[in-house]
Amino acid sequence: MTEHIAHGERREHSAPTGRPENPEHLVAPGVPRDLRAFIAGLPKAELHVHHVGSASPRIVAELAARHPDSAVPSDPEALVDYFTFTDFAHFIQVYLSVVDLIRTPEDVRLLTYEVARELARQQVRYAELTLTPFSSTRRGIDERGFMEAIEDARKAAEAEFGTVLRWCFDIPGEAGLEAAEETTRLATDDRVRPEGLVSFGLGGPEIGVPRPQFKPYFDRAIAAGLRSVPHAGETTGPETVWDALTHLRAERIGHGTSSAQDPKLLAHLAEHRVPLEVCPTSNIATRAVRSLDEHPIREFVRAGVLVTVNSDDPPMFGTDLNNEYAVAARLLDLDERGLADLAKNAVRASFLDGPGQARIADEIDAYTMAWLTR
Ligand SMILES: Nc1ncnc2c1ncn2[C@@H]1O[C@H](CCC(=O)c2cccc(C(=O)O)c2)[C@@H](O)[C@H]1O
Ligand SMILES: [Zn+2]
Repeated sequence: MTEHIAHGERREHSAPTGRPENPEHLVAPGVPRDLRAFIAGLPKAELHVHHVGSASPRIVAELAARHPDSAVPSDPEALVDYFTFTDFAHFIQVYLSVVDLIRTPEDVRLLTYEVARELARQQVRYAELTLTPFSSTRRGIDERGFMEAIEDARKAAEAEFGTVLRWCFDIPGEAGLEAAEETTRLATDDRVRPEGLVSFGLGGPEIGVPRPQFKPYFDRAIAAGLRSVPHAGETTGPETVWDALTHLRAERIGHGTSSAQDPKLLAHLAEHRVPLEVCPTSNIATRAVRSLDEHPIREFVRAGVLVTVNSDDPPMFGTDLNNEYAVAARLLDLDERGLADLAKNAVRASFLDGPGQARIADEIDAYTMAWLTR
């Protein structure tokens, strides 16, 4: 895996190398049905999941049918092939074709509400959802309409499903400093920024998109009270993670996969309690990591890093958060208590306040105790 990530530059733009592991095969084999049932009912927090990347096949198909000029198939079965990626660059290309389907504030509201419903089904009590408002405003969605749509869905989801949503606005780094400026404005202008916004991120390809150039934008976002959560070390080496820590003052790292190549970095993350938002299946689906068995999650845990498990773009990767917990159970050899600790890591790493964190942690403990003494 180390070597694989070290050659991220080639991977990100590599020629198609054939069909990747079928998503069917990504479902953690060998995880007992009973443990899966435990995971399904376990109260959880999701810290790294993208708004558009969470659109279910049904929603994508519905939007594609509404917009027949799009290349996105409107048949949910054809979507499985469409969501099979040859490399990271291909993934981003497909991702943007789905972004193109979201054209009105009503599309935004529907998507957000349906994402919350799916999170609630998986017993997610709290989620920080990453949105890329620049991608919507540049496609002509009115900024106020966008903010009203997400806030309306957030409030409805909390009232109807009991799932608390908070927002992370991310800069699509490859779209350049214009995107950085617009994202920062939308995140810091009191007249437009939504009430549920808690953090500021940076996503998209890493190659050719050095992190330090975004420092002034992160400085402004942090000064406005937002927390820093850039992607780093997903498709490039550990120096990108150092850059995110040093220049962007990252409080958590999105992915951070290549940190495993640098023992000093692992020690730093552990000592300073900087959590990693690990998304195992995503890393296989985008071909950032060759196979689940080569995923460095074990090395992170061994080094004492606070590991959280997340789903990134679940329907696009043929997974969901419950499946990511099953994958983690297999890779880390976790039982119910281990899974409960993993769920509590996410609560601890979240931007919920103390009482909010304590409420979910207590619920996790009560659920686990009831399960083990049933
Ligand atoms: N695994 C992931 N790792 C990283 N990012 C991920 C991942 N999953 C989803 N994303 C999302 O992809 C977006 C990328 C968008 C982008 O690059 C771009 C470039 C040029 C123009 C435009 C446009 O909108 O016109 C957009 C990111 O902002 C992020 O939110
Ligand atoms: Zn991501």
